[in-house]
Amino acid sequence: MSAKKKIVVKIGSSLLANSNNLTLRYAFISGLLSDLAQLQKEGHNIILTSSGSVALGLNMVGKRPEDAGVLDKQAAAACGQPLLMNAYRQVASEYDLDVAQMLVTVEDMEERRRFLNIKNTMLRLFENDIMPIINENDSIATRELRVGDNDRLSAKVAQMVEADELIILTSVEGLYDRDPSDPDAKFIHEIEDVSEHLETTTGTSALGSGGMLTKMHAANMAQNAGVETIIAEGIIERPVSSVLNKERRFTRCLVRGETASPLKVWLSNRLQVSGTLVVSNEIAENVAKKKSGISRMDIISLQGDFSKGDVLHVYNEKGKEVARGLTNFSSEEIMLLARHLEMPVENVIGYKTKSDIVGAENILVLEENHLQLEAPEHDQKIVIPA
Ligand SMILES: Nc1ncnc2c1ncn2[C@@H]1O[C@H](COP(=O)(O)OP(=O)(O)O)[C@@H](O)[C@H]1O
Ligand SMILES: N[C@@H](CCC(=O)OP(=O)(O)O)C(=O)O
Repeated sequence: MSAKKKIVVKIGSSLLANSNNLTLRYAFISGLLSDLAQLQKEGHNIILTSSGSVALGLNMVGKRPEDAGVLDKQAAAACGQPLLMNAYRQVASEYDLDVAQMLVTVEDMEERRRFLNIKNTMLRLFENDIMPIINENDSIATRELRVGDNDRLSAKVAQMVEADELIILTSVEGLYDRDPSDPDAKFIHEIEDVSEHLETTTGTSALGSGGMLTKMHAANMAQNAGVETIIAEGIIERPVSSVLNKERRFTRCLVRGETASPLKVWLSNRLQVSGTLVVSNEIAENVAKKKSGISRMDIISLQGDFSKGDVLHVYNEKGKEVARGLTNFSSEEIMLLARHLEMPVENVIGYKTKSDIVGAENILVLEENHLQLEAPEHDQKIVIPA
């Protein structure tokens, strides 16, 4: 293993905690960190995305996984996260490995400036040979605004640092063509196009939250970002290097063709809808043919309270998401602009600026391999009078 790689390793709850008494699996952490310390010494840059805070904190809030509600889980995460980090720090010091904690929310990952800030912090940690350990900040994330599983979070991290590998360690050896509890289930060694596997089976282990479905969504996001994903069993001895050296079987999701620019990848891998625009089917087709940006004349309705620079999700009249792009105006400004089509932009908003609502250069046209998001129903919808 000579080439130096950037590797994101994701550890699921099922590996970190014993499902019966919800205590830490020290032997697993020890095997993992010994392996990662060695890889780091060989010059690889490693980021660990670790679940486990909820599972490890449940005893303190007196709940079992099956009867814990959202607030119990948020409280459990606040209790379990320091237990988890304490264990990581203690074990890491035995292997002379420095670790740091970063807790993020989906909003942090989906706001461009914060996303780049997180990236810069991680790169600075790399320069100091410190291994970042990332988790979602579950105790502050609201139900509507959370990733919920660390699979997709780890894919975002892999995309962020332009990783060479995303290695998702879990309780099974990889993806099967059906739930592995079925004795006829066949193992899938290699996947060329992850988007063909997004409808996979949904079963999870006792502590896991997303099962293979969110792992496939993560692999799809990674594939869009030009990152290879490996799904493998979290064994105790050399769980990561045994995969890198191909000493055992796992599922490998290959990198495909050319990768879009970092901005377009960031636009494609979104988990939450911020603002939305509805345009006519004809305009939607033009946008899809990459012929035009979106002007104020094109807007039928808009939803959400957004600012200049936020991401807008563009829908056609049938409710299909066709594109995403960065808006040049806030929602209030767009409403004014669309209601005063006869007035120059400058006169409506009081300063000179670009006239397209979303410029063609800042638009990502959604294709088959991009997961489309449904427009939220609860947001107030503003219809622009014709
Ligand atoms: N098609 C499938 N292939 C592999 N595993 C599957 C499949 N469908 C469901 N599973 C289940 O997914 C579980 C792994 O996911 P999960 O419990 O969420 O783990 P983690 O905590 O590692 O994220 C396994 O228990 C496995 O039985
Ligand atoms: N952020 C949560 C993890 C969410 C979760 O359960 O993820 P996973 O076990 O990877 O399916 C935690 O620390 O418990």
